[in-house]
Amino acid sequence: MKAPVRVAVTGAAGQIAYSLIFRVAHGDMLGPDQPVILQLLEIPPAMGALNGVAMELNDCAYPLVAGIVATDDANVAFKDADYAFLVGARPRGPGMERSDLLEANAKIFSAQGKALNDHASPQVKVLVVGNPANTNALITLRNAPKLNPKNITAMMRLDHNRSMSQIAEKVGSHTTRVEKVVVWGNHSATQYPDISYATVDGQPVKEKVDNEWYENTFIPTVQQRGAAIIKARGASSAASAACAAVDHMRDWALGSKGKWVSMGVYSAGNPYGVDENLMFSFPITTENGEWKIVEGLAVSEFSRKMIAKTEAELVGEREAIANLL
Ligand SMILES: NC(=O)c1ccc[n+]([C@@H]2O[C@H](COP(=O)([O-])OP(=O)(O)OC[C@H]3O[C@@H](n4cnc5c(N)ncnc54)[C@H](O)[C@@H]3O)[C@@H](O)[C@H]2O)c1
Ligand SMILES: O=C(O)C[C@H](O)C(=O)O
Repeated sequence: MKAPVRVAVTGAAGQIAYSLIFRVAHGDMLGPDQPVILQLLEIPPAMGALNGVAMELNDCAYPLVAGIVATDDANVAFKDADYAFLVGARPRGPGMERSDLLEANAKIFSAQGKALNDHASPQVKVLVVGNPANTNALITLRNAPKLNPKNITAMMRLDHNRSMSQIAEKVGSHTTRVEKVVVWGNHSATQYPDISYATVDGQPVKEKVDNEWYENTFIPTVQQRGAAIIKARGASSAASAACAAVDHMRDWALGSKGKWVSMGVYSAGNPYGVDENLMFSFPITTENGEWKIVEGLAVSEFSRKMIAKTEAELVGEREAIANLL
């Protein structure tokens, strides 16, 4: 058995965490030989519910769980953390404008960025899930100057997985046969799910689907999938979001083995001419615990327009919280 690693999860009494923590405890993220110490953060009113989650974790008698910390202090939750899932966020309340939401969350993520900076392992890998995930991740990064900007990421894997599933269904195949899907930009309705390079069994997807379906069905379906789940379930996606979070961290830590994934990453030095101070989703491969943007892709006129639109939205979000950066 390896030495345990510390995995911090915020929003740990929430819906996503109720799936995520148990998947991590089971070994789905780092494998069946990697013990974990779970460091769970909540706000004071949710500590009762969090203690219930901790009781259930104990009752699972997981072989890989080497410790559980349940706390409402971010400094404790992030202490020596090797991995941090920032899931907890302020949901949009009645009468709240998008800018109010951005600002409320900016305060949470600046405090958590500082706590990560001061207490986490210097190599901590951070995944921001709480919405607006990309801008929350940018705030986290700006408040954690001791951390390598490459170690802070935003979750786009749910959008990536949704894209793979829509393609597999359309062409009558399986997601395991779909490769080289890209989702560019923001985790929002402006995201650009791109099939320009995608293949099924090595054959271009573009040869198997018509452009009308691509532009008028596929793109809006993926962009609006979060809203469709909320409408159907009466609550936002939770198990699939947890699944995507596990996929993101697993591939980052253990390597994507040549496969392309989509991750929201710091855009400094990106090869596609996107504003250099955003958390932006690109085509990515991962190896030896590091991510790399796939370079040299030909970008069509249509793609350029779609990328510019989601980039403009992220620039606007950054401007809305500029006073907190
Ligand atoms: N990036 C993505 O793909 C994606 C997908 C689905 C959901 N989300 C977002 O993930 C977030 C969590 O979703 P959920 O369904 O688990 O929500 P939820 O409301 O069930 O749980 C959120 C939890 O966070 C806690 N929390 C709030 N502020 C906190 C803070 N400062 N520190 C620690 N904990 C805090 C709350 O008490 C609550 O228990 C939401 O913002 C949601 O929009 C993102
Ligand atoms: O919570 C939401 O607004 C939707 C969520 O981000 C999702 O993509 O399912």
